Amino acid sequence: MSTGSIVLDTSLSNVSLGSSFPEDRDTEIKHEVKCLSIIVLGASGDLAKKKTFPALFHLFQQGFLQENDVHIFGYARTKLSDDDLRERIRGYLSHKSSSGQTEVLSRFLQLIKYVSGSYDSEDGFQLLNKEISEHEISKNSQPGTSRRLFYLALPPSVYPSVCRMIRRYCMNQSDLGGWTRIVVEKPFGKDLKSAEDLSAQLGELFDEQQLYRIDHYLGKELVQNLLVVRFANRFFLPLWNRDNIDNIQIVFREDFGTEGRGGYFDEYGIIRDIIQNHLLQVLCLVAMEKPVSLKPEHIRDEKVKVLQSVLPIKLEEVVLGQYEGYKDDPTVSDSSNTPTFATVILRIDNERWEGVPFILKAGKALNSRKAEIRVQFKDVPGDIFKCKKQGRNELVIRLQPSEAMYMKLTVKKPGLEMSTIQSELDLSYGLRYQDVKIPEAYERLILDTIRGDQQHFVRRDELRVAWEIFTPLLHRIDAGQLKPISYKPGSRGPAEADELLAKAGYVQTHGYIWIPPTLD
Ligand SMILES: NC(=O)C1=CN([C@@H]2O[C@H](COP(=O)(O)OP(=O)(O)OC[C@H]3O[C@@H](n4cnc5c(N)ncnc54)[C@H](OP(=O)(O)O)[C@@H]3O)[C@@H](O)[C@H]2O)C=CC1
Ligand SMILES: O=C1O[C@H](COP(=O)(O)O)[C@@H](O)[C@H](O)[C@H]1O
Repeated sequence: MSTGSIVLDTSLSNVSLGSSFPEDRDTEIKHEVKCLSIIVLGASGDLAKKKTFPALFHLFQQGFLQENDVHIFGYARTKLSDDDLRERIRGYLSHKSSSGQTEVLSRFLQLIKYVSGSYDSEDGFQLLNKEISEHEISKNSQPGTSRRLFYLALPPSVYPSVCRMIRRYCMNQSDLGGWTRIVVEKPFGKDLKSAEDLSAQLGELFDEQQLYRIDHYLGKELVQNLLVVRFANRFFLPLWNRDNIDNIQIVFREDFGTEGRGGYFDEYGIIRDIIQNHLLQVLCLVAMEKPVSLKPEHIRDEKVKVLQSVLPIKLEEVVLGQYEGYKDDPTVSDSSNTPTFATVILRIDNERWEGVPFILKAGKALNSRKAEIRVQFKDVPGDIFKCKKQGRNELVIRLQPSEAMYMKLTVKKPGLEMSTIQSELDLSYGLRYQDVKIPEAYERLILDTIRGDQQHFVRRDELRVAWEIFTPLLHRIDAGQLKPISYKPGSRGPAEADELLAKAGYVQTHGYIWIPPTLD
């Protein structure tokens, strides 16, 4: 139980909610007059219905997509009519049941058309191009001014052929400010070589400025907050280094298993699914040096540099797990060696971080669902209160659920005695920003794509270094040289992972649990 709580009243601070970043970032709502076509390839699939179309709907609701300019196309092999697709996705588009909102939903659905075709046939893409062009002409769009955003909600195996087809049949002219942009989903390859091959194939067809490699963790509110917290607060600047920080954990936990995605997951495993991309991207933002400016290339340059300083992973700093029952899924091989849990320690060999373990932990079918960053500080020297045993200072950034940042600290226990307790300074978003709806990651990233802001997308060289870090370990797992330890679904994962944490220097605060504050 939390034994005390101090709520950090940020209303007393000078934080300006409305302030936007400097001129090199376009954060204002800008109504562009050029015609915009958004094409969701793989529109019949899981991601499209659960994430892509809902994100587009939310952007429409908020006025970021204007009816006069925008048309949305679904493309896939499945034979569907426009209405079939609309009915498939309707249930995933959350809206309030007032008549106004229902009308907004129907207006949105009317923007959607469906084109059926294969991923490597001329006919399908010629037809798609014809539909898009007709829409552009109907909007009186001048050649060279219109915008085409292709969102590949597809298995990566078809990216090369789809990109070839787009390049050959669906490009628009761009001489008057129009553009063609391609959003590709992870996983971008399975190891260094396959990722490089994929990058080379896509790179022959499109410039880096046209390719948006999406990692939806980069669209999460508290991930986007990381650079602001680190570089706009005097508190943290002098503390953020090996002199003060003992260890950093970046944790992803899910309380459900592979749920119908066993076939996909078994080919990839938790390191490729979560750690090599989502958690490593978070690590970059936690560990990188201050960029020269907020220009996307300056930020991405710093991310690459910190990744290049990561030392080879030591096998004794890895624990793998597989939950009991994982192989009951008929799409998973009976002899599967795929980890559904992993703890991996990364070490960054630079002046700021030498000796500080970055503990990346991810698991499926665990006892809770959350993602967080836990920065644990070193013990206070000269412990006159004898309170070290109670716990160390920690800054916890809760990415989800219940977005929050809290600082665990030692305070005097209120009352007549002079004793100490663990408490927290707590910035819980639900309480502090009651009127703000935190946008979905995909919503934000699609908007960034429309605006041409690549800051929150993975650059080709970043991707290469990310694979360089994990490929040797992944090859050993694939070759069966490392075996996952079995763990019970609903548990914390293998006990060996907690032992590794302790060995790395993490000190757990016993008897303290942070409880997200609520309004009542
Ligand atoms: N689903 C999720 O939660 C997440 C998914 N992703 C990524 O997004 C992408 C899409 O994922 P998801 O929607 O789950 O995938 P699906 O398996 O649902 O595939 C999407 C569509 O692609 C077509 N398709 C499926 N398999 C093949 C194949 N072997 N060859 C050609 N076409 C195929 C199908 O359409 P049709 O047969 O009609 O052509 C299907 O509806 C993947 O790269 C995935 O890794 C990333 C994060 C989360
Ligand atoms: O990319 C993926 O992410 C989801 C978790 O996303 P979140 O935003 O809900 O944290 C994960 O379930 C899936 O396996 C993975 O492919």
